This record gives sequence, C-alpha cells and structure tokens, in this order.
Amino acid sequence: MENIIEVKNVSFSYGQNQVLNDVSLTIKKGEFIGVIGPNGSGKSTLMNLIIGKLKASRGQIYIFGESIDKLKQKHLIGYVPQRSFSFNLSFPATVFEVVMMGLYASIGLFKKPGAIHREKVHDALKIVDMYEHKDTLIGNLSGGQMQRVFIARSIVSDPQILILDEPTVGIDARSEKNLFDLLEKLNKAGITIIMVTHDIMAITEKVSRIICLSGGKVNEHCTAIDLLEAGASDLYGYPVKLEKHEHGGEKL
Ligand SMILES: Nc1ncnc2c1ncn2[C@@H]1O[C@H](COP(=O)(O)OP(=O)(O)OP(=O)(O)O)[C@@H](O)[C@H]1O
Repeated sequence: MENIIEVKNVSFSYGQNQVLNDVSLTIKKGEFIGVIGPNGSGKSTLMNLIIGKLKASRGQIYIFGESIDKLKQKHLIGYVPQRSFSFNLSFPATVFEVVMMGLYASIGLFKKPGAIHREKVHDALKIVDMYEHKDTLIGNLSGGQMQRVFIARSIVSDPQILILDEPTVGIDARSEKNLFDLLEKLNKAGITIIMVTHDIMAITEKVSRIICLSGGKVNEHCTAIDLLEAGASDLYGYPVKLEKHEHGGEKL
C-alpha cells in the first residue's frame, strides 16, 4: 500500500517547550488511525504539523510524497478541529452556509458559488445525514449534529485524508456511535482517517492502528495498559500510572 503521510524525524517546540522530539511515522492509504496520549502530549500539535498549519522545527513531513510546504492541493486534506475552537456558534450561519465554507479555497472567498458547488454541499450533507437540516442555524444544533456538519464541511472538497481532533467530545453515546459509523463509511469509501481521541474503548474496535504519543515520542505498539492510562489521566486530569496488582488486574 502507498504511503500517504510520512513524518520523518520531526521535532517541534513552542518557545522553550519541546512538544515533539524526533517523531517518525508513516500512514498508508486507506488506514483508519487512532491517535491517543495523555493531555498535552502533542496530539493536536502533530495534527497541525500534518495539515501544514505549523512548521516543524526539525524534520520533514510528506503528504502524497510531496513536502507539506510545497503541497498545492491542500484541499486533499480535510480537517475537523476540536469543536470548542472551531466555530463561533453565535455567528448566524445556516448549516448549508457552513458546509459551503469548505469550498471557499477552490471557489475564492468573494466569488459566488455556482450550481455545481451547491450540489456538492447537498451531497456532503446527505452523506452525513444532515440534509434536512440544511437551513437550520448552526447554533441551534445538538453537539452530535454540529459535529456531522463540520465533517460535511471538511469532506465537501473531496479530501483523501480526513483528520479529526477529538470529534466525540461533548456528544452523547448514541451520537458518538453514529459518528463512528459515519467515519467507518467514509473510510470504506477510500478516505484515510486519522482521529485524535480519548475514547479508548471505541477506537480499539474501530481503528486499524493506534498511535500513542507520550513524552514527545510516538509509540506504535501501545498496550492495553497504555490505552487505559491515557484514558485514566484524562479522567483525573493528571498523569495516572497503572501498575499490575499482585493478584492480577490493574489498579490506579
Ligand atoms: N499555541 C501554543 N502556544 C504555546 N504552547 C502551546 C500551544 N499549543 C499547545 N501548546 C502546548 O504544547 C503542549 C502540547 O499541546 P497539544 O495541544 O498539542 O497536546 P494534546 O496532546 O493535543 O493535548 P490535549 O489532549 O489536552 O488536547 C502542551 O504543553 C500545550 O500547553
């Protein structure tokens, strides 16, 4: 299978704070990757490097074999940021208008969208099952519905890679299941998916591979303990180490 993303010896610092230290990984076309790790381990930073929003202090990132700095077809990477940062919900935009924003890069901000663009928006809304809400104001949707709209906005430009940063935060269990089913459908349709999540139980079932970030490094061979630790740390808000209990099982 073709390598669609290659991260080679990447380091990144915010000022004096080194977040990633010589990270290397490859992702193949068609994979469904779960990215986990304790709070602050650099998951969002890594995603921002992959989409080209941040620049590595050292190392290289290749997308479709092309250096991310030189990649012209940025629309081939869809990105759904953490919901809390992604949108001003009091902005009076309809679902249709929000999804149309995903096409601005290709139609130009001040040009009028044509019938073909409207059709693309309709198609994306049908895929995420939100077509009947197309005229609803975005601020009036539930968390799960909003997340589907943001996914529609990121797939409307026909990306080959879809990156989602904690898409299940703040949505109920039923919406979460629907969301994972949708991601599975998109993955089966050929989109390579990378999802940052704390939802350990869900990802072990759905994803084809898990990448663990901790201590500035990547560890592709996470054990169940790593996964539980990451989840426990998020639950408690500070790093939690699990140790084997002498009678078997794990204790916090
Ligand atoms: N814009 C920024 N400026 C300075 N430091 C930052 C910035 N963004 C993140 N950091 C710091 O970099 C580290 C990694 O942050 P990042 O958001 O990538 O981690 P994360 O694994 O995604 O965390 P979380 O699970 O909490 O979302 C943290 O120590 C964070 O405080």
